[in-house]
Amino acid sequence: MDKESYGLSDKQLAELDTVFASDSFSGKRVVISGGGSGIGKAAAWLLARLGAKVLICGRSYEKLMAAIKPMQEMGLDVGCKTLDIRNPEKVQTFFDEIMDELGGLDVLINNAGGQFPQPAIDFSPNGWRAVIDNNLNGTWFMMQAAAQRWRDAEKPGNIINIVTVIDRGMPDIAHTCAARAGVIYTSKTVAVEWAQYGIRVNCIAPGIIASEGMRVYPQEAVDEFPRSNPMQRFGSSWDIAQACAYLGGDASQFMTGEVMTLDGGGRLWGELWPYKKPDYFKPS
Ligand SMILES: CCCCCCCCCCC/C=C/C(=O)SCCNC(=O)CCNC(=O)[C@H](O)C(C)(C)COP(=O)(O)OP(=O)(O)OC[C@H]1O[C@@H](n2cnc3c(N)ncnc32)[C@H](O)[C@@H]1OP(=O)(O)O
Ligand SMILES: NC(=O)C1=CN([C@@H]2O[C@H](COP(=O)(O)OP(=O)(O)OC[C@H]3O[C@@H](n4cnc5c(N)ncnc54)[C@H](OP(=O)(O)O)[C@@H]3O)[C@@H](O)[C@H]2O)C=CC1
Repeated sequence: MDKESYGLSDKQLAELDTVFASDSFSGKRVVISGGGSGIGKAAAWLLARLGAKVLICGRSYEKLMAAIKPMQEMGLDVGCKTLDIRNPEKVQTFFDEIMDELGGLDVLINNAGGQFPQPAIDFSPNGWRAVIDNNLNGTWFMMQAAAQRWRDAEKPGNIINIVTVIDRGMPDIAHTCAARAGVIYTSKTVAVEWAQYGIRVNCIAPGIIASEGMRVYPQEAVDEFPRSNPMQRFGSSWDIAQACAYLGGDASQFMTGEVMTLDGGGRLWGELWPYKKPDYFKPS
């Protein structure tokens, strides 16, 4: 299938079934980084459909506006703001503004991120830095800024960090494996430190998801990806959105410091080198 067609349409996002009660997020205020596309957009649709007031952020204003328009036309309570999560000063200003505008915050979904595929031996210092900065530093700036405000206001909070499946590493994305390991172990640590403030912190590790994000990989690689799990298929952004609804809601209230993996069993199965394998993979 052509990778350009990956991702759910607004019509699908407006109509897909969910197991959650239609008012289960009523009164909750949710911020989703990278909500202008893919997994973040699916989570915005789902949580807004469940009654949340949602604010999405990302670097491209046009992308954010295009994402929220159909949601607003459906009467959903969704807004947007531009933000580069790598800029700690801008992140602080963003939280000052949204706390005012939303009247507080209940759930932060740190979904913004990504990487480029390259053999690690060829990473430039700047390429390495860009991926660490985007995925580890950016996510941390967001987590800390939210937690400081929850602590100061003596309000509970809930953080969900979207990472990736890193249990056995993954060839060609070593930089993101390093960054996501940092996010996972920071999350486990602050889940303990911040429990006293009523703040929960969990991660979701998606396997191969048929989102717009797949467009950064070569078509030949994308064709191979379904062979990386025993279900032999992609997951959907909706699967991850529903995991966000579980972790963002009261059903998971005793859960913190965990990583919820949705990868079709990929981490338990087979080899993980999906594309341009070394010669030793060739049958002798
Ligand atoms: C070949 C296929 C192998 C398959 C490997 C397995 C993959 C399985 C993956 C499945 C799991 C994960 C899936 C997903 O995450 S899907 C979501 C994907 N979406 C994205 O990744 C989008 C976000 N990505 C980005 O915005 C950028 O890539 C990034 C943030 C990482 C860089 O942004 P920035 O704006 O800072 O980048 P610059 O252009 O300023 O460049 C900074 C340095 O990085 C170097 N660079 C950038 N792109 C590449 C590239 N494609 N190849 C090599 N190097 C690259 C760039 O040259 C700069 O360094 P220099 O100054 O030294 O040149
Ligand atoms: N699809 C998959 O198979 C998997 C995805 N993931 C992760 O899930 C998350 C969502 O991915 P997906 O929806 O598939 O891909 P997308 O590329 O569609 O989503 C990434 C989003 O992050 C935003 N973003 C990137 N960098 C920044 C930044 N510095 N500041 C603010 N926003 C930023 C992008 O918007 P903009 O460019 O406008 O800023 C974009 O909307 C990512 O972290 C991804 O790595 C993990 C495992 C598997």
